[in-house]
Amino acid sequence: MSLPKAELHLHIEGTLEPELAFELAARNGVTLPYADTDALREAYRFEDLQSFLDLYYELMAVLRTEQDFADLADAYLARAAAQGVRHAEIFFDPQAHTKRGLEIGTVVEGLWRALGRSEETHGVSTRLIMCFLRDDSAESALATLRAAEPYLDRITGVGLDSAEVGHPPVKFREVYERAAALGLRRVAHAGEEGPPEYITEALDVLGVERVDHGLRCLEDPALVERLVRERVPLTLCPLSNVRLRAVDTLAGHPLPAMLDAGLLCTVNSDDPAYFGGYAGDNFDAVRDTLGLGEDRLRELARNSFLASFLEDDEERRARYLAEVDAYVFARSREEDGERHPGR
Ligand SMILES: Nc1ncnc2[nH]cnc12
Ligand SMILES: [Zn+2]
Repeated sequence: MSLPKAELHLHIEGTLEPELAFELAARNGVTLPYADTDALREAYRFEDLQSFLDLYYELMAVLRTEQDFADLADAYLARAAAQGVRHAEIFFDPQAHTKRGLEIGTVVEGLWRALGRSEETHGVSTRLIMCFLRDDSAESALATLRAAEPYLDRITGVGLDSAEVGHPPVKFREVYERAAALGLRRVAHAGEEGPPEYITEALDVLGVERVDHGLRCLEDPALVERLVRERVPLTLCPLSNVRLRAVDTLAGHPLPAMLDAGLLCTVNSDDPAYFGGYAGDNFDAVRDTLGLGEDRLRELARNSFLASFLEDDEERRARYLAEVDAYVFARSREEDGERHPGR
């Protein structure tokens, strides 16, 4: 769906399509333990978050040079633009690369080659958010923030991702305090597989401005009430939730109930190469399977811009919101593609 939207929950490493993985493997002399792209796609059957993370980290071995990261980001931005993404706030996992011997500068500068000219090449404005791996130590997160200091002109904020259960937000209190002191925005994954208490902790201890996923807030009515009252954005990822079995079926996804409750929901793709769809595909899925009408879809698109870190460019935010308001919904997907060539 080419409805203009911001993507706020997107791991750049999760956009590594099998074809690009094999291309980079060949370029870098890396052998993948899969015969071909079909065999690799066959491995995309996940039991839970951890079974996905195992493959996600394994495939990162093909990313070695600045150009690899630039190619990865360029490929994502082209796909995102084709699905109506006008602004993307992109996560990356520096520790997943530095523990393989890469310099953080290789990752940031490589991504920046694509992001720095994304408005001209793809018509997509961008921000970069550096995530700490919550199943690594707090010390490692602090060292990563220190290593990132020379690149902070390229980095808007910090996030928290990887295996959630057993790694509560409080573990990262100090590094989030430092990030705040450095002027960085703060978000964190919470309530994907972890309990609602992790969402509360992310808000109260880490001072996050958005909650990534936040699905399990529904188990705590007082927390839902608070999230509504404080207008805390949730970056939901419906296709991801199905693939990682956070919900049983897409038809049973609580997004409609969450919108009815007044939560500030956004729809995003998480790791689109692994979960069967980019941002527009997630919008298509919630329209087709959850029966969300045009008003709700427009609300989700508006929310994405309202929840984005565009405070330094309110003029642009207003322009994007006007694009949402002016959008005319196509009658069919085919027509949608035809009416917005290249978007
Ligand atoms: N959905 C997800 N949850 C936690 N960590 C992740 N890293 C990449 N995708 C993730
Ligand atoms: Zn995520």
